[in-house]
Amino acid sequence: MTPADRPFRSVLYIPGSKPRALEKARTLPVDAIIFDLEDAVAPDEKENARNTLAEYLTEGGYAPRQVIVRINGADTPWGRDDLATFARLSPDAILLPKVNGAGDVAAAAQSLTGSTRVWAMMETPEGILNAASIARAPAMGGFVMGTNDLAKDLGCRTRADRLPLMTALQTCLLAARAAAIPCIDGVFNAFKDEEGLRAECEQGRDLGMDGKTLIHPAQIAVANAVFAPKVDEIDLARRQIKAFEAAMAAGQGVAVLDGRIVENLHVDTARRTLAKHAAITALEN
Ligand SMILES: CC(C)(COP(=O)(O)OP(=O)(O)OC[C@H]1O[C@@H](n2cnc3c(N)ncnc32)[C@H](O)[C@@H]1OP(=O)(O)O)[C@@H](O)C(=O)NCCC(=O)NCCSC(=O)C[C@H](O)C(=O)O
Ligand SMILES: [Mg+2]
Repeated sequence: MTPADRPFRSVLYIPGSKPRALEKARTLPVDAIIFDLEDAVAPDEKENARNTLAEYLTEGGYAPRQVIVRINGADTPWGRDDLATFARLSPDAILLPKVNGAGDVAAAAQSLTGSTRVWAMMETPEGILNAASIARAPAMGGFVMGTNDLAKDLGCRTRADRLPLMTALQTCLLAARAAAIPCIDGVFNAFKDEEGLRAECEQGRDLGMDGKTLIHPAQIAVANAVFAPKVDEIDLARRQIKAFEAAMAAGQGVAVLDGRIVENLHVDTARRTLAKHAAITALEN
């Protein structure tokens, strides 16, 4: 599996202060985990959470899930020690909250070694306006949409169609795609509302998001299903490739399948669908 094919259908936040959840995470069928030291941890618990999480990550047991640690901001009393502690443990990524510009990413990247990447929470108006340069910052590995903070800063209303957030979601997607990094959608807060979650996942998938950030294990199955290629998409991809190869062999640059044209760009999409399906199958077996 290449880094570009790696699935991020389900990305679960786990508070670094909750040993029971940290334990349980080793068994959950998620593609990635965000071990959180920021908003899910109360100020009095910050140092305990850092120590607890460092012990769990040192012990390991989270592969093949991607391990992402969300540290506190550099402007807080905990950010610097969080970064120093977790840079040493070489997670797949360090996730920075409330990134406003590429400089925030470059500063954190200086502390990292090896293959650890910096991911950015895209959740402030200034950060959204700077999305293109943040996506191209040193060691940048991916975007996570912080729709709660963004809604707070925008002063917008919560709506099921997320209309007030659409410009920000699509701006970040454009920036992520231009820099060839993943973009993961924000959380759905009502964790007992499965149908609401499904609708929001479908909307994120329609937009082009790679997956959904989650807050509770009950949300995993829906995100895994919605962000995986469907049986009919896999079937269509295979048939498009076959039809295009047959057309090429016959000296034609375009094939026709089910009454629609198939060009090389459709074949690229078809190959990406099959690569994603193969990567998910490899992860699950
Ligand atoms: C929302 C919760 C507080 C609910 O917790 P709880 O009441 O304990 O749930 P359950 O009793 O239903 O839990 C059942 C079992 O599942 C485990 N569990 C629960 N949540 C998680 C989890 N996130 N990861 C792993 N395991 C989890 C419980 O331990 C139970 O296990 P067991 O006893 O062994 O059966 C809680 O779910 C929670 O704290 N969720 C995470 C909240 C969080 O991380 N928030 C911050 C991230 S969201 C954010 O900041 C977004 C962004 O920045 C923005 O701006 O939008
Ligand atoms: Mg936030």
